[in-house]
Amino acid sequence: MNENRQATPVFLLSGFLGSGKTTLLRRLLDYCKAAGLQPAVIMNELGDANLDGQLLGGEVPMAEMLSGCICCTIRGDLGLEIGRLIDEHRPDIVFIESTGAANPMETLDGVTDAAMYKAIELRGVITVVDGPELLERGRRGKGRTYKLMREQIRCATLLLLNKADKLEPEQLVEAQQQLRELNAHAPVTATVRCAIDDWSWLDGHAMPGRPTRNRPSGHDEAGGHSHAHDHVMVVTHYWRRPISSTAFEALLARLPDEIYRAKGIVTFSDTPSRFLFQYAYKESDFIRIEPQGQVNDVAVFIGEHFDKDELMRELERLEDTGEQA
Ligand SMILES: Nc1nc2c(ncn2[C@@H]2O[C@H](COP(=O)(O)OP(=O)(O)OP(=O)(O)O)[C@@H](O)[C@H]2O)c(=O)[nH]1
Repeated sequence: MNENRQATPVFLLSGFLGSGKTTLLRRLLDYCKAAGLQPAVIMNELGDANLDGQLLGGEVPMAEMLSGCICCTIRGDLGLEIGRLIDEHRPDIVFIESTGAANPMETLDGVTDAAMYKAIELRGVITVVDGPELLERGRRGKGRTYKLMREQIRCATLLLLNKADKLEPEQLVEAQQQLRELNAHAPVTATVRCAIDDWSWLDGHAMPGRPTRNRPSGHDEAGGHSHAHDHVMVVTHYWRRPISSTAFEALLARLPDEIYRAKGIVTFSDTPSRFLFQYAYKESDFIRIEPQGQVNDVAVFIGEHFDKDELMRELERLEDTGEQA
């Protein structure tokens, strides 16, 4: 039912226009090259010329999603695009550089779609913050741009406070404090041109500032995975067997408020069909499907500060009872 291949790690690069995402991507690709990892990149730009893509040269497999923002117009396609890249190039690691205008929560949602087609694992959201711009916007304190910037900061699992060379020492402290207030969980690293010393977390080591995790690859062959960070969290569970539909509906009905989104594909033990399920803010919805080609049975949960171990236990319990039914 599910592919046995190890889950491909995916990193989302977020940050406002001109903050330094492309600079970061270049460094990430350099690290991969030195470490012998084959990366693949998904980029999108507003407008129809991908200038950043041309800067990266032709060596790295890359999907460009032009003329639109990943998060709104072509969200569904993002999942397919990731799947296609993995099939064609079998990368060790995938980076998604979203346009500076993208709402990262929406992009995250698109990334989770891909988990239905491919064993992937969203490993982190790296937000590049333009230090001077943050202070400037913070001073003005309102507007859609500032709101978007705050959302990009809120959902990060690693924050790069970039353009530190353009900040006075007291400004640096002020910017760090602002980041802390917006996101108390992600480690903050002040950078000049996104230079950080230690990239080893890309290889499956813990993110900077995080305790080392017990699973070296971050992947658990039993079919479950939960994330190392506790702010915005994504739990991906690949089902090992059919489950009871009533028990699953009951589980969705009692999900805590902190889990605001779930979706996936399930096979029920008590109905002879597979279903696509969607859950958002207490409403759930099931659609009978007959997938073409290989599709994984998977459930993805997105939320903030929820008890992922408890959720994993519930999911496993569900599978055990499904077998008896
Ligand atoms: N002074 C200074 N300039 C920087 C730093 N990091 C990046 N830049 C410059 O800022 C500009 C934007 O950097 P990019 O990496 O292209 O930023 P981006 O986020 O990819 O930009 P978009 O593609 O427009 O979203 C470039 O001219 C960089 O050279 C930094 O730490 N300090």
